[in-house]
Amino acid sequence: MERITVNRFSFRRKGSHKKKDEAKENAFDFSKMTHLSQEEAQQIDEELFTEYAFSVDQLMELAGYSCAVAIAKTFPLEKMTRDSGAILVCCGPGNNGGDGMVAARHLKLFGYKPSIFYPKRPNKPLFQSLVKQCEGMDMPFLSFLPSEASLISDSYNLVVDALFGFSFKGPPRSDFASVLETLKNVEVPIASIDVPSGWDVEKGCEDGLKPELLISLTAPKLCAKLFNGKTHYLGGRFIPKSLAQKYELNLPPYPGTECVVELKSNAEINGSD
Ligand SMILES: NC(=O)C1=CN([C@@H]2O[C@H](COP(=O)(O)OP(=O)(O)OC[C@H]3O[C@@H](n4cnc5c(N)ncnc54)[C@H](O)[C@@H]3O)[C@@H](O)[C@H]2O)[C@H](O)CC1
Ligand SMILES: [K+]
Repeated sequence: MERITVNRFSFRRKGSHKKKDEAKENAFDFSKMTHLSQEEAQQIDEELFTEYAFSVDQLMELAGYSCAVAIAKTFPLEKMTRDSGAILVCCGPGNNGGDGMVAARHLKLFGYKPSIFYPKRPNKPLFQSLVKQCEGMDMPFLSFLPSEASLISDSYNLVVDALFGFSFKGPPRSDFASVLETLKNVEVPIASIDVPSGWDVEKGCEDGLKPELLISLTAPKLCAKLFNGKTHYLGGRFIPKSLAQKYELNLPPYPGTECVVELKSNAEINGSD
């Protein structure tokens, strides 16, 4: 820490913290960053709930909040042209969908205008409460997703993809296959939470969604090596040091008190940019 001494008193020089964080980030070797397999992601998740006694809603709040922050940094409200910041948040049946509703709630507080598509709702108090919170904050829930992608592109500035995360397996089953097909054709940017939905968590999907923003939670999954969108953030700043050490997580430091850190693009990492 850079210090200056005046008489007997020592002060931290203004801005030295920031410089130190930037230096640490710049020193990070992104080519050696951890990418988790599906099993590792699920094990870490499980350990957080058992060994560390976190509750799902605690981590979901932090995960969803970091997604909202990454979205707001990447797609500033003042640059949105359609219907004063209208965005569509598509939520799936698992915890990824829960992250989506938390993100929608924070985005609403940031001044955006989220609408939510949530076709398959688990019968659990956590998800029922999330729905109630969003309804109570005047966020409309769509009863169906327009099958014409152009209707979505005309009405919203951005689609938040919170359909599936690290537990997605196999080809999308019928009810979600058509949703993913529609989203593939939208012309506005897509921001994917944790994993681009429909992608194999490890192998990706060549003809799948092509999000412009990916927010990896805890650590990027193996499929993130194939992400070619413009912006990649890491969020979900809740991993205890001992757990990070156990799984040998090699991740860039979060700057200061930030809840997200921007990651280098694969093109930059591989030197093709
Ligand atoms: N530790 C963390 O990083 C945390 C991350 N969080 C978020 O939680 C998701 C993972 O949540 P999980 O409930 O385990 O699974 P998903 O949301 O990915 O989806 C499960 C859901 O999907 C159905 N499903 C699976 N495969 C298919 C398919 N081929 N077709 C149709 N449906 C499918 C399955 O039946 C389930 O209903 C993680 O990615 C983060 O976003 C937590 O919020 C906090 C901790
Ligand atoms: K997703």
